[in-house]
Amino acid sequence: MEVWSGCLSNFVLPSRNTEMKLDKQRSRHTTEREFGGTLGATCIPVLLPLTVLYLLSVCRSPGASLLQWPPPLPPTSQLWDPVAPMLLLGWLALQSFLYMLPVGKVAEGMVLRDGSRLKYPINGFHSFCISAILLGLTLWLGMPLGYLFELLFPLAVCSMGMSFLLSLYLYLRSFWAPYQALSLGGNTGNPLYDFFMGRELNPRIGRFDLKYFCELRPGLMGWVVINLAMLMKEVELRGSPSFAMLLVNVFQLLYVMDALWNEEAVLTTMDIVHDGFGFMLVFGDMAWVPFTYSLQAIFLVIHPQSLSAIGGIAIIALNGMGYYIFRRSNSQKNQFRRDPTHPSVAGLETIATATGKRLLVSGWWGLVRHPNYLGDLLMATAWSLPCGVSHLLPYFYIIYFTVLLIHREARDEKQCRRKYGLAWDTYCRRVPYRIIPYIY
Ligand SMILES: NC(=O)C1=CN([C@@H]2O[C@H](COP(=O)(O)OP(=O)(O)OC[C@H]3O[C@@H](n4cnc5c(N)ncnc54)[C@H](OP(=O)(O)O)[C@@H]3O)[C@@H](O)[C@H]2O)C=CC1
Ligand SMILES: CC(C)CCC[C@@H](C)[C@H]1CC=C2C3=C(CC[C@@]21C)[C@@]1(C)CC[C@H](O)C(C)(C)[C@@H]1CC3
Repeated sequence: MEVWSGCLSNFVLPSRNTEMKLDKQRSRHTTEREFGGTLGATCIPVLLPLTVLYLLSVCRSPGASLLQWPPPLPPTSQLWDPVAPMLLLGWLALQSFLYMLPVGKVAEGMVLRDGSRLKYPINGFHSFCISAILLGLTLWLGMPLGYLFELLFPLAVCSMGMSFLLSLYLYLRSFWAPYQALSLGGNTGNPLYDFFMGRELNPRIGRFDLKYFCELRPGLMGWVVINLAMLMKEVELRGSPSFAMLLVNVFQLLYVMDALWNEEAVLTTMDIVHDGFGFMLVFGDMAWVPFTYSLQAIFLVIHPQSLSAIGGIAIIALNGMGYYIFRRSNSQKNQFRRDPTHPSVAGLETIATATGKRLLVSGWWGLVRHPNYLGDLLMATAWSLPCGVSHLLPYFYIIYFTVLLIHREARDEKQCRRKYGLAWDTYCRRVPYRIIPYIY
């Protein structure tokens, strides 16, 4: 369809009206399915919450074995605590308030199908700093942050419940959205699949962009708050934080701060540009990230590890190397997309595409087709190693992340081939490896 309409616009110049009709047809006839189609979209929303509860139970059990029969879930009294929804709603209200503050610059997103561009506040890092000050103040006033360890199950249950409610709201409101506002991928007419993938591309309440807000703020910042709470719990139990816990906290804090510092770059990611806002992203942002990305810190509370200075230095070096590759490659592409004449990228070799955009074939993007994924995977390894090698559970993140990135790479590849046609094939021939040089 894309190729067909691309060719069309090369030969005739359709009026705005014709274009809109074509687009309407296109958005009504999306047939391509991802994530295992309807079956995947039916099973994943059931399996994901069970996985979160399973991982939390296993992580807190003495054996912490991923291969063990699931330990019994805690009694209902431990799954529910009225403090949890209050904390969660308070956190969401605070982050929403900070999002709306008129601080920082306003950036424009990518061009939408109707030719318009949405405006986004770039104040994530400000929000992070204000949240950190407020958290510091409450700690100083004696708030027992380590108590979050006891509240993990109720908080996860509330976040998951809220993800379902938000996804349902998003699905229902999408029927009032103009067809141009729908994502091409989540609009098949199958309710289960569309609920999962998300029908609307950029759902907004006034100027509050729900997807952009959820992608970087409550869940991502919630993750570092949970990590810090696990560190405080460790201090409560053992008098001081362990070297392993400090490393996990610092590495992941750096990752989150980096994402917020480079907030504008999120506007060009697949999630914002291409994917609708449905259950997959809502659950990923609000429940999966805070409660599974923090597994290493949770694990260390129950399973303390001793880490030698040499081991620590090697892990720091690995994280540094991963971060360097991740940041430099992401920045190189963002700079190139924003201003290809900038001196830092102007000298790089590129190939032309029929769309007018060029593809980098030297520098980081000449090494492998996703150097940023390579850096991310190296960091993921450095986050797990402080937990020792006696358990598989702290390595869950690497396993999940490898699967996610391989699948994401395949999705991106499909989209790029559709967008760039022959030029993409030329790029793949010039840069044959996807993520790991000479291996994959
Ligand atoms: N921690 C986590 O859970 C997750 C982290 N991530 C991280 O998010 C970051 C963003 O990832 P993601 O959005 O998947 O994809 P990328 O940032 O890799 O962007 C892919 C896009 O880049 C452009 N591109 C690809 N090759 C070239 C080239 N040679 N020259 C110029 N442009 C090119 C294409 O878009 P176009 O040409 O249209 O500009 C393509 O669609 C990554 O660092 C990833 O590791 C991602 C998922 C989960
Ligand atoms: C629940 C499912 C199994 C999978 C859901 C996937 C989501 C958790 C991820 C999809 C893309 C993401 C990104 C980040 C976090 C995880 C999710 C939401 C990201 C915000 C992490 C920080 C990075 O610096 C980034 C580049 C900004 C990431 C963007 C993509």
